[in-house]
Parts: sequence; structure tokens; C-alpha cells
Amino acid sequence: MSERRNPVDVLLRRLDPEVPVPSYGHPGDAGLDLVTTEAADLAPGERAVLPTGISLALPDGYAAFVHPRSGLAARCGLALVNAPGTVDAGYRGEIKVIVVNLDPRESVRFERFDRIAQLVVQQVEKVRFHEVAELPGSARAEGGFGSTGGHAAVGGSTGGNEYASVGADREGQ
Ligand SMILES: O=c1ccn([C@H]2C[C@H](O)[C@@H](COP(=O)(O)OP(=O)(O)OP(=O)(O)O)O2)c(=O)[nH]1
Ligand SMILES: [Mg+2]
Repeated sequence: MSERRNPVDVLLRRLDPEVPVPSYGHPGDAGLDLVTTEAADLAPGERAVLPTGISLALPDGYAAFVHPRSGLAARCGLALVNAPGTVDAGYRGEIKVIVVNLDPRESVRFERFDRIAQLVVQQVEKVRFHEVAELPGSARAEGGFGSTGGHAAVGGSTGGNEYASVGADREGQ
């Protein structure tokens, strides 16, 4: 069994005196639930920047990422426009969540203190670039953007086929 690491200490400021301190739903969860401090009603296709009532001072070498909640995505079609949102260690402003209602028909209503997203705190590396004329070879080389097959069906013209479908990938199985 791997050793359990101690939690990272993070300074938190409540900008709304009543907002709950974000917490993990279960031991072992990666995300801390974030709430909105403002009620909101999003029509189909509408987006909003919702306040969470908290600001942080993350230690240098860390960042926090604002991730969607799968329940809201599955039930309401709620997405984050910039998922995952990046909260820099030096950011001291209010953490905000940029939501969009992707449901084509139904509105999404949030009440004050509804949980709208989750925050994942992670260590992040800093890089130093070394510019070269040629990069070392690799198995993938420049293949990408679907080079291994397995694409979901999408509408539109794909060079004579009406749909590009996952079937193309199944043929090889
Ligand atoms: O979902 C998000 C994304 C960002 N932020 C805050 C924290 C982050 O440190 C800051 C800047 O975010 P980002 O770098 O993604 O935005 P930008 O458009 O590049 O703005 P800037 O020029 O301020 O970096 O905004 C949030 O509160 N929520
Ligand atoms: Mg930026």
C-alpha cells in the first residue's frame, strides 16, 4: 500500500461570510465542491460567470483547476466554457466559474450555494525551453487529431461519406 500524503495547507479567504469552505465529498475525492454565491437562470445556450465567494493563496508550484461536475453535465447539459479553468498560484481574486447551458431546450436554475463545479489542486512543473532545429524522433511522430481512428459519428461532408463514424475503426477489430 502506498503511503497517504499529508494535505497541502492552503490559505483561504471567504468573500461571503456565509459561504461554506469547499470540502471533499468523500475521502479520496480529487475535487473540492465549489458553490455559486449568486442565484442564476441560464436559458439554452446562455453562459454566465458565477462567483464562488472564495479566494486562495496557493503555494508556489501549485495550481487549482476548475472542473465540471458530471452530474450537472449529464442531467442538465451544464458545461464549463473554459474547462478546466486554471487558477494560478499568484491569483488572489475571487474564483469564478464560467458556465454554459448546452441543453438545447431546458433552462438551468441555480440557487445561492448550489454546488456548480469542483476544484482540483495539483502540483505543476515549470519548464525551461531549449530551442533546437530538429526534435528527437518518436513512435507517434506527427500523428495526431484522430490518427489512431475511433471517431464518434459527426455530421457534415467527409470527402464523399455523409458521416465519419466509429464504424471505420471497428473494421480493424
Ligand atoms: O475558471 C477560471 C479561470 C480563471 N480564473 C482566474 C484565476 C486565474 O489565475 C485568472 C486568470 O485566468 P486565465 O489565465 O485562464 O485567464 P486569461 O484570460 O489568460 O487572463 P490573464 O490575462 O489575467 O491571465 O482568472 C477563475 O477564477 N476561474
Ligand atoms: Mg492567463
